[in-house]
Amino acid sequence: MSPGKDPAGAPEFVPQRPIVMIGPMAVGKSVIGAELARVLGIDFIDSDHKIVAKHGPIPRIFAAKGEHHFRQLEARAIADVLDVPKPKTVVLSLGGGAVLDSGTQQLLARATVVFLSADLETVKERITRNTGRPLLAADPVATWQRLVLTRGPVYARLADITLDVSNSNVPQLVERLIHLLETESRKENS
Ligand SMILES: Nc1ncnc2c1ncn2[C@@H]1O[C@H](COP(=O)(O)OP(=O)(O)O)[C@@H](O)[C@H]1O
Ligand SMILES: O=C(O)C1=C[C@@H](OP(=O)(O)O)[C@@H](O)[C@H](O)C1
Ligand SMILES: [Mg+2]
Repeated sequence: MSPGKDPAGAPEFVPQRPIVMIGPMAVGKSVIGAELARVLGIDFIDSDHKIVAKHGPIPRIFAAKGEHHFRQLEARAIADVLDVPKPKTVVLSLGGGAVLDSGTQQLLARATVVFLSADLETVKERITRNTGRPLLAADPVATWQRLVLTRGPVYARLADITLDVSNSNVPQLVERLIHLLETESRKENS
């Protein structure tokens, strides 16, 4: 039986707070977050998807209005979900740089924060094809490594749960993550 499911297939683990996925580009925040939400039977929100739906493709936003403007849209998209009196128990996947905003950092105290970590080997092929990530347009491997070095301590400080995504497929990672979320939830409630 999968974790988080009872024999009838309904989720057994019921999250009490939003679950927020953070971590470097291409570690799987969007796909693992979406699958986690599907298995738990709760809504999935991706801050990048919200921005694209409203303002168009991310590379175009960077090119036309700059990274600073993108960061403002990003912080607003996240605040729409978390800066409300009773945040919904959704899975929210952030873009890799969203945690640099101090307002977002404060809002993450209202959520269970999952840091997905990976080594370079795991993401190398993913970041060297063109994936619409403007920050990786030139020298993606060196840039990814530099950003991991500078952002890594921020991810680690904000995380309630850290999951290494290397060498596992998405269903395996979701299964492992639900076990970790159950343990974390017991801690939060004790
Ligand atoms: N565990 C995994 N195994 C295989 N491919 C994966 C895994 N996690 C993510 N991917 C693939 O890697 C790419 C980046 O995933 P994505 O969820 O967009 O990352 P992020 O949101 O962290 O930038 C996608 O093509 C996705 O399908
Ligand atoms: O790390 C970053 O600064 C960024 C990560 C991207 O999201 P993913 O981490 O989902 O690729 C996206 O928000 C944008 O290209 C900037
Ligand atoms: Mg993503």
